[in-house]
Amino acid sequence: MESRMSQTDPATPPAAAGAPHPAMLAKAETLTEALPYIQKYAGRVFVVKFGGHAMVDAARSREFAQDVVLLKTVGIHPVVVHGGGPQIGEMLARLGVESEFVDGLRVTDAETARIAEMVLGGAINKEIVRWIGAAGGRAVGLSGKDAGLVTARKLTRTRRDPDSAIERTIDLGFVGEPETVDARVLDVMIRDGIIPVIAPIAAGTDGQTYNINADSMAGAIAGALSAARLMLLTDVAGVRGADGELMAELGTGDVKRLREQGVISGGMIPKLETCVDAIAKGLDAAVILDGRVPHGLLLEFFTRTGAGTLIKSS
Ligand SMILES: Nc1ncnc2c1ncn2[C@@H]1O[C@H](COP(=O)(O)OP(=O)(O)O)[C@@H](O)[C@H]1O
Ligand SMILES: CC(=O)N[C@@H](CCC(=O)OP(=O)(O)O)C(=O)O
Repeated sequence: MESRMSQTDPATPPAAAGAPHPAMLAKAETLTEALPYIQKYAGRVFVVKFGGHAMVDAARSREFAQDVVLLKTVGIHPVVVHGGGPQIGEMLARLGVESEFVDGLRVTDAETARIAEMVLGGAINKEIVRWIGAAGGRAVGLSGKDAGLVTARKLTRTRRDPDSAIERTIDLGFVGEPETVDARVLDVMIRDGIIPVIAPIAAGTDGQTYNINADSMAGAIAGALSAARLMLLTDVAGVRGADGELMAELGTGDVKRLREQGVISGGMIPKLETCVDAIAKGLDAAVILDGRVPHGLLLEFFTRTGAGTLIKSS
């Protein structure tokens, strides 16, 4: 039989005779607060994007994996898509390869694409699979290339020249956006109790390897699986408005204006574009939340207050 710890915590005063200890009662209340959410979302898919900035240390990765395994255990189906931008940056710097960003996207030549695939599909993917295994879950790592999960098409950006007002096309190299998603392999895994862990790399119909922003990859997969939620874990508390305050909610109609005003920039651009696209395709809502907060994912799922910024149709 498993050993049981004493109910009394030396730091808290003893409970009245016969009554449960207050600390134990608080634990029971937390569990009952979670009950309606477990009932509402049992059997639904949650796509969780674990950003490179959220993978701050081993403790955080372990807690993230525990949260994901707990969701699976109560009947919700998490699908993990991960990033690794800072880790790719470190490897490129070590190898002396320069890299630049346009609107939060890494301009990717053939060598950068090879290094991105090595870092994302190798080291980071297997590390997350390992942490999920350590938490008692069964995970399988894959990229868009496996079983034709995602095909990519080349992505280009345009910029308006401020002097001449002429639009010019910026070539980002081997940066792709998801073109098709064939989620059958994920359906098989989910049915078999496996948690898929997906790296944002895919092949194009031209046979080239494309580097895809991890938020875009997560959004495309959430759309294809008709997920209940897309959760983007990052290194900020959520989206900050023009006054610098955290926005608890944001309508999809406001995103374009915030971008034009320069309130959202850098990595927040692909994140919010992804949320808007995925909601237009039928996703209920998306959440941008702080991945550095211990068990932030569980707090968002299972408490009335939630955390981060909720993005809804408007
Ligand atoms: N309005 C905004 N609110 C919050 N963060 C913003 C905003 N505009 C730009 N950002 C930037 O977006 C970053 C998150 O994107 P990114 O660095 O790509 O994260 P990740 O690696 O998790 O995908 C934040 O660290 C912040 O610097
Ligand atoms: C095209 C593009 O920018 N790809 C990203 C892929 C990784 C990523 O998106 O990681 P984060 O979520 O940690 O930022 C990159 O090369 O950094």
